Amino acid sequence: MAPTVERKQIDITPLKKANVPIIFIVGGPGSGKGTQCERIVKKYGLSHLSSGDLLRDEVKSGSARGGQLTKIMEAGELVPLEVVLDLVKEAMLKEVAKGSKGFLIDGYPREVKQGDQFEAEIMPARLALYFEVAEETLVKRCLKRAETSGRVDDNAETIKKRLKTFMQSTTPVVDHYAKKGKLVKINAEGGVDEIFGVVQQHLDKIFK
Ligand SMILES: Nc1ncnc2c1ncn2[C@H]1C[C@H](O)[C@@H](COP(=O)(O)OP(=O)(O)O)O1
Ligand SMILES: [Mg+2]
Repeated sequence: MAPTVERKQIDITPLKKANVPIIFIVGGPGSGKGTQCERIVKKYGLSHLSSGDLLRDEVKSGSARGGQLTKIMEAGELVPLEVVLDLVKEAMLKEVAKGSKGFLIDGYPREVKQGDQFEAEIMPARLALYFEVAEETLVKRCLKRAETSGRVDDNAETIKKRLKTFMQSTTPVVDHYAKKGKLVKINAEGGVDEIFGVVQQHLDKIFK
């Protein structure tokens, strides 16, 4: 059986004090989340945190927690929601210490429960930006990215699995934020500039 991962006591007072806007970035694999976040960071100077990157970095760091995570992933089990949340909190605290103006939380939440837990333990998100793209386009973009990314999960077989997981778990997430009136759904089939144009219309209202 995979080991459990200990949770840390994390004091998030500085994060609450900073009280900067938090934006969840939601969309299927290959929907262009990373690409748009890069553009947003350039224009608005927000802090971009990708939960996938934080997990990969923790594993690479060689910490005890990273070792426990490796074992869980090797056992094919899901990393506990709380551990991802701890990594996100720690990364947010570091950014706040540097004077962050706001956060893009990329690829998160993956499940309704994860988003609720984030909002309960940290603070409510201002918006959830959802990049909506047809399944066919997602596959095409992931396969194209596979040519250069070196990511082990960018291959036809894994992409199909990730898409299925996305459809099952993220569709309820999208509905959840729509009900709360926080969802901004963006048609992300077009070109990068065109999509960023729409993104700016929404972010300009929050970040002058
Ligand atoms: N609007 C767009 N049109 C065409 N290709 C795009 C695109 N936005 C991103 N891409 C490309 C860049 C990558 O090779 C691939 C996946 O983009 P990404 O930003 O890494 O997606 P994500 O982070 O949502 O998985 O698609
Ligand atoms: Mg990405």
